[in-house]
Amino acid sequence: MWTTLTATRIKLVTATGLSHPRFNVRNVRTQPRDATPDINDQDIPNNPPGFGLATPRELVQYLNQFVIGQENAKKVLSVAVFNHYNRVRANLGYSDPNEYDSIHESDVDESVSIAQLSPLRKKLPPLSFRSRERPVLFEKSNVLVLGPTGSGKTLLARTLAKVLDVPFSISDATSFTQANVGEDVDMAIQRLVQAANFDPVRASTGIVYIDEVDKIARRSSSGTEGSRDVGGEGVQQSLLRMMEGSVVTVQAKGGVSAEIPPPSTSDPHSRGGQRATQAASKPDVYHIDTSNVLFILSGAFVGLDKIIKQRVAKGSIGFTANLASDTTLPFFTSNRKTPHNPLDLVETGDLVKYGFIPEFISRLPSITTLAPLTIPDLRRILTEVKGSLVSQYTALFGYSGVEIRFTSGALDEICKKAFERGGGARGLRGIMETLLLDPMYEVPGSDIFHVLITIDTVKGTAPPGYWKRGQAVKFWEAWATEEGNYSKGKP
Ligand SMILES: Nc1ncnc2c1ncn2[C@@H]1O[C@H](COP(=O)(O)OP(=O)(O)OP(=O)(O)O)[C@@H](O)[C@H]1O
Repeated sequence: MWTTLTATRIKLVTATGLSHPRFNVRNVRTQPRDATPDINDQDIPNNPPGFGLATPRELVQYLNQFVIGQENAKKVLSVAVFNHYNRVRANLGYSDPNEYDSIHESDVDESVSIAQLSPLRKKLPPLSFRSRERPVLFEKSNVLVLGPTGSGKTLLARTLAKVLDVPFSISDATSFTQANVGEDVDMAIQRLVQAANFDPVRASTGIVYIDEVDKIARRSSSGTEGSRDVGGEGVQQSLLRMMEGSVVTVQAKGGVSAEIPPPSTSDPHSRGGQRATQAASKPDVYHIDTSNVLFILSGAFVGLDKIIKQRVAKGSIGFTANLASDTTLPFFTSNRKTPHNPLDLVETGDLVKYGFIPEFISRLPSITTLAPLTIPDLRRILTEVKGSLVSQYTALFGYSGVEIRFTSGALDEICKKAFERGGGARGLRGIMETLLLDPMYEVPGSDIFHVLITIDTVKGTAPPGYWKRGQAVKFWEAWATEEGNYSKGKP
């Protein structure tokens, strides 16, 4: 039986050992704000035999294909995700140690739930596989990601969810309110259930990403007593309960049958939502136990750097330095080529000072920061990552049978513009759209076969170059001339 079972599993496991097309969640992304890079199954690295869950190192290697820089964040998130899903596996394995043996080939069909064939469980036996002993309980390790807008926070979380093939939902903390205005924090779980295609078991092991969490900081906290921002604190209280693990009731879309009783919250190993699927195929509501949901919270935390600098200045030189000028702080004036990112030095006390209640911060033991993107980073994002903007637009023109090329100068100029505008890599798409509006309007249905975007096109001082069929040589000559001039002009 073991041989049959192993053969079945091998058939089901894709190259990662983490997912199978049957459980593909590609079609259930919620709130896509930016195009997610196209991640194909063949892009996913092979796991060493006998190891089901990709190692943190493999996860980082995978992220490297899509995310430029942010090395520390990649490491922290990969380790957090790896530990989290090991914890989930241990918890789920404990609750029914015999279930692992009870999967038969006949179980392998579209209706088998992820609880039985979870990619997180099927290659590695649950930790308590042969034992009914209660395994060591791992504490939940949710993650806080700090970093400027457009630096890759969402991209990192979304790419990890994709490679793990777990449901992923994005919510904005600014929309959460304690009162009846705006959304309830439970909406984050509602979205996760949607992302799991209304499979509550899948949803209960998904990833919830909450952006702009800095906006729920108590605004009047920095030293001013007496005027507390109760709304922000209330949202923090609600979120912390959810992050720690509670049962959230969410509405099912088009549900018809009776409400299913919630699972026991006292059992940390209970599988949120599973009873709902067993008891009725279309319940009106789902009860999702969030104990096994990974929460990744993020925000730009504007102003936090000042709090950190103030603390460091006090600690290092014994008094509060004048923060009007960073140069008064010896710590921040080393000769390193890469400037210090003060956010790298964040401590929980700084976040409390910023306006978070200590109980909230203590539910986020993993903290990582993303650095602002540099012009070379933007250049790599524009051209090198899988599904880069340049490759997307090249393919788009290719569909009309047209070749488009960007000179090196043009690409550098685009990145310079994006950098000057701020907004990280997010600005690149806007610049490309404006730049390519004319060609995208002119080319379809015309006799144009080649388009050249030069540095002057990006600067707005010259139109794009157009060539017709049979003029490929002229097109390449123009490209080569500009490349030559540009490289000569470079220092
Ligand atoms: N480091 C990066 N590597 C590759 N692409 C990136 C990187 N950072 C940002 N991008 C691209 O920029 C766009 C915005 O990125 P993302 O949504 O991850 O930003 P963010 O840090 O979450 O910003 P915000 O705080 O505003 O939500 C995406 O299209 C993403 O592909």
